[in-house]
Amino acid sequence: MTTALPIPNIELNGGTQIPQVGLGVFLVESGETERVVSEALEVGYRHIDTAAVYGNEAEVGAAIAKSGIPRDELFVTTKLWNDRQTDARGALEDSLEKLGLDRVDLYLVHWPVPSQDTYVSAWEQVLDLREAGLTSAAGVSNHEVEHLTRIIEATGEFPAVNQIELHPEHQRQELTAYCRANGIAIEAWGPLAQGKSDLLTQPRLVEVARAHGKSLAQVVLRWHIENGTIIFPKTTRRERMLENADLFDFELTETEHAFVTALEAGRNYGPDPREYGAN
Ligand SMILES: NC(=O)C1=CN([C@@H]2O[C@H](COP(=O)(O)OP(=O)(O)OC[C@H]3O[C@@H](n4cnc5c(N)ncnc54)[C@H](OP(=O)(O)O)[C@@H]3O)[C@@H](O)[C@H]2O)C=CC1
Ligand SMILES: O=C(O)C(=O)[C@@H](O)[C@H](O)C(=O)CO
Repeated sequence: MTTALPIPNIELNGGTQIPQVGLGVFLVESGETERVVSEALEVGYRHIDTAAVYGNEAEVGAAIAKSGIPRDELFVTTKLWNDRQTDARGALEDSLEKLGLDRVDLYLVHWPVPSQDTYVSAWEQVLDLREAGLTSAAGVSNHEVEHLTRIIEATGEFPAVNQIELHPEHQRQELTAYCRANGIAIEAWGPLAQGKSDLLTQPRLVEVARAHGKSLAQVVLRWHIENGTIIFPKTTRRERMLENADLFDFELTETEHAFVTALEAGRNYGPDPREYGAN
């Protein structure tokens, strides 16, 4: 068995500990995911973020089974897809079977899909699944303040996390402030803007990266870490797995951190959660 990378944990509001850096496997193809997750576990990752809709839970599970890493040293997140919001137990049982696990560490309602108007019930069911021990922590993804307010008012229960599109070009000030004020940990999806922007060629970041002997991606990921955000950048390349976790031996100066913050552009690359899933 391999040694875990030196990645700090963050404590979620129910007491569950989550490694602040993990590996995301969205768009890692069938036939490649097992190799990618095996390599990530081999180099020392212990946190994997997948979802039923990614179609690769079985390969994630195969990699976990072959790794020999004790279950309590791993952190596995999966997500309830939109078309199963009225059958969360069945959906999680299907995911667990594919993953080869008897519980996940974190289960998320993937999108609110307001047009379906079943996300409050989905949240209630995910809370029941936590009570039943099928997930250690319960959270949501892509929930705006209006969706969070509604599920919290309905149940009195705060999600452990909200997983949202978040990167220097899209910083979501109002939403992140709401989450922080309510003890909801923030997970950034697309922490590198999904490789769709010119973020990693920004001249100002080139200077910052050079000053620390780090890559531009590391500067952006370090900025997330300093904001207290949980990240799981996706990569299929072993050298980038190491690069993306090698964030804890340097600090951005206040000015450098502010350079990254100044890249806010109100630019999202994913769908609008108020609309996504609408027919
Ligand atoms: N809840 C939700 O709705 C969503 C959740 N997610 C989750 O978040 C995870 C991360 O987000 P994701 O959308 O994958 O986008 P990321 O911001 O993680 O970007 C991934 C892209 O960046 C490239 N990349 C990775 N590391 C580096 C590096 N060091 N230098 C340069 N390029 C790099 C990858 O290429 P390569 O593979 O070639 O290295 C890939 O093209 C997902 O995998 C998934 O788990 C994602 C989207 C939506
Ligand atoms: O990756 C995810 O977790 C997502 O929910 C989205 O990327 C979504 O599935 C999508 O593909 C939007 O275009």
